[in-house]
Amino acid sequence: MNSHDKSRYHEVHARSLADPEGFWAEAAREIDWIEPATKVFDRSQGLYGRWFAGAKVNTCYNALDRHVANGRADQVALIHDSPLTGSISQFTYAEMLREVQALAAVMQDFGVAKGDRVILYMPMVPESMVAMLACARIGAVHSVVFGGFAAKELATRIDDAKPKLILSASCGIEPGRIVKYKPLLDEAIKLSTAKPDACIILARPQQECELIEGRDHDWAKLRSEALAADKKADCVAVDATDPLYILYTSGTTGKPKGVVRDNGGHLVALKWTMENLYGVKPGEVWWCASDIGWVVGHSYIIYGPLLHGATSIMYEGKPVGTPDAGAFWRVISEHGAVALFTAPTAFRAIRKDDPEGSFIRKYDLSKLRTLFLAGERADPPTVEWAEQQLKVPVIDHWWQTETGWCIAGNPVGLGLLPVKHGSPTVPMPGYDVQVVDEGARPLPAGTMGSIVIKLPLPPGCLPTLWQQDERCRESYFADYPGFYKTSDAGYMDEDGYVFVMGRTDDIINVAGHRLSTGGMEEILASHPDVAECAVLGINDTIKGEVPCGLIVLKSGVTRDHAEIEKEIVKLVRDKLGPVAAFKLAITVPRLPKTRSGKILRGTIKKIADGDEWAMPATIEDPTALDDISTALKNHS
Ligand SMILES: CCC(=O)SCCNC(=O)CCNC(=O)[C@H](O)C(C)(C)COP(=O)(O)OP(=O)(O)OC[C@H]1O[C@@H](n2cnc3c(N)ncnc32)[C@H](O)[C@@H]1OP(=O)(O)O
Repeated sequence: MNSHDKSRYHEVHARSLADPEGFWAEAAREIDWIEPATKVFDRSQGLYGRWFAGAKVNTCYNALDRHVANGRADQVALIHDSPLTGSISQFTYAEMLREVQALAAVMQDFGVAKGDRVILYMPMVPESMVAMLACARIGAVHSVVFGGFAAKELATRIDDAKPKLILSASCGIEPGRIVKYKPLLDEAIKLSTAKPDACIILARPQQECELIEGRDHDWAKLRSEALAADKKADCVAVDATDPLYILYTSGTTGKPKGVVRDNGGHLVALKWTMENLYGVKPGEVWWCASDIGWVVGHSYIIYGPLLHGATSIMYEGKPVGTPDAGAFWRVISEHGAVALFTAPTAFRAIRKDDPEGSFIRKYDLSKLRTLFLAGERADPPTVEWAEQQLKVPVIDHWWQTETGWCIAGNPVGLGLLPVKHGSPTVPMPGYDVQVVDEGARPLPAGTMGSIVIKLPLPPGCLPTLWQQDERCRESYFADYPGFYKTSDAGYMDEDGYVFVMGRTDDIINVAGHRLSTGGMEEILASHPDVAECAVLGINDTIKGEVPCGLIVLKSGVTRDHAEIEKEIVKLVRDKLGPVAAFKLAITVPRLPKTRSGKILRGTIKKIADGDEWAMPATIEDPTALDDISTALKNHS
């Protein structure tokens, strides 16, 4: 018998597709509902139906209160480990609940009620978890904005979400520099038209900040007053279909998409994954080394582990340089983590600094059972290196901000399937993954095409985009009627393994961060000297891909090219943020185009990556490609 035969996966997946309502109704028994669903799946609601219609629930209750009531009060809920500040702290479930009750009461004093939006522009500190759960407790909708975004990006999100309140901090901490959040927040509020009523600011000891009279309030003062007065907000019952959070993700234009997550489906799906996909038991220590600004952080630093009664590690540090390539192994051994979830880019960085894995052998990793990778395609050399060094299963899994949890993975809890390098393994329950051609016709095994998911999507996936049903329909459901378009391309093999090979749109993946090249082109085009531009992702040994901007200057511009290129790099950092890792702007005399005017991005990318390429038959001016080759060579 091989491991394939021992896994319950095939039976479970088949049952989830044959009887989705029965399958998810059974999974829903793990959740404490205030009122049960009248319909497990109501096809008449929303863009493709809604899960757990009619049910009333509270996400914070399921993450905290019920564990405190059921014997986990003194168990550690959160370990905060920050090599960047040299501190480690812990919160039991009871302590976390007390913090959340108090902050939720403070938010209510500011008039925040069910359905109101609250933006969090926060670093990786315990208060971020407190804030997210406090929103969930009172039915407010949080929207966390990643700290590596610039003021303009924050302003766009403020204008879209129209928050009543913003919670932020004086600073984030990056290796070697303090990122002052407060000036970025002030600038963003200045740029936005939807002004919040108030801001609550966490003053970190590393950075002082000025509070604006009448608008800004000191977090620590509000907290201590609320605790002294024994203020406690109760859990507010919300509909299972009410939004828990909005998380913005790059769209194909500069305007990000506000992915909505509902309460009920999210609870059921995430709770199911902790044991069945990740193989983690309540009470065990789990570590997701992402940022709370990404969906991975929402699902597996905050909600998944707490819904499951596990202990979650929140890490404010990097895989290398804080202080060395042993940082991850120190955290695992010190806190006894049974699983680590991170991005392949982190492992590429560790491998570069410690190719022999000598740091790994300095630590006791005996509790570590599994390494999970996601956020970008896990390249086989990285997976192989991790397997050899750690000697535990290394599981790539594929998901998207929109789905909120794994589309394809290897279900440890159901029984591991054989690993095939380069594949995130098989579709998870509820996901009917298919590969189709442009006419939505299914393609045979082994043939590349568009990866789509037959509707309905399982619980936990996006019901819509924030106040943009039509954009959601057009973006995801219009091109392949009856299916969700992932915008990922790839194939499935004879065994049903999924291979995700690239995007079908302009999104690139830089160190696990999803970015729109179209959005970057809008920034480049705003430079007064730029006539035309193209941004494309080129291969990078650590980050996977990095953006490269090609610019054509307006005729008559005689300024030094290098100076203009520097200005453009700064412009992207100032407008989009450091997270874009945009460091390469190259001036070219013209952009290679087809006779119909389309920029030949694919060919440019091949040249930049040093891959084989052929002259496209439709090219307007073949010499334009020589110009590109020369310009790239001069910059390398
Ligand atoms: C499955 C669905 C999904 O895909 S959800 C997304 C999953 N993705 C992830 O979890 C991201 C994984 N990547 C990482 O955690 C980081 O890239 C790791 C591997 C830790 C490396 O970090 P780092 O060396 O800082 O590189 P980077 O490319 O992330 O950063 C580029 C520049 O941005 C900065 N930055 C980063 N984070 C922040 C932040 N929170 N606040 C302010 N600035 C930030 C970095 O300092 C870096 O700046 P600089 O250019 O070096 O000056």
